[in-house]
Amino acid sequence: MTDLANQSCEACSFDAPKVSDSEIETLKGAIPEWQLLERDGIMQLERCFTFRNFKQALAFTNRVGEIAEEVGHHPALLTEWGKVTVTWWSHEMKGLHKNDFIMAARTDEVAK
Ligand SMILES: C[C@H](O)[C@H](O)[C@H]1CNC2=NC(N)=NC(=O)C2=N1
Repeated sequence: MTDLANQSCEACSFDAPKVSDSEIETLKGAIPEWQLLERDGIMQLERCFTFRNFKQALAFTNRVGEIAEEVGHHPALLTEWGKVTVTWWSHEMKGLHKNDFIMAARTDEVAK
């Protein structure tokens, strides 16, 4: 596991501090394949994973669902034939918390 994937997710409430621009720069280095985007004014992390068929895409979706349930932090998951789009952000604080970067790194581990 990478260092980032190994870090613990902490409780995150609506008033938790968003990650600063310089923190984003550093954390993003550990998950180079993730795209940083803004949707409806909310910063998010997104990556598409490709598979050979729908069954494999669905199995990956379920594994990501399991790691999300383990920590009570949940992504948006779009499962299509041969493709899963995973999007992480912190709903309660309407932005990015360090948890999202940790979970993106763990998602990369699931895909390995
Ligand atoms: C009560 C429950 O813990 C919260 O609603 C959790 C559930 N999963 C969550 N997942 C994400 N990504 N952001 C949240 O703010 C969030 N809140």
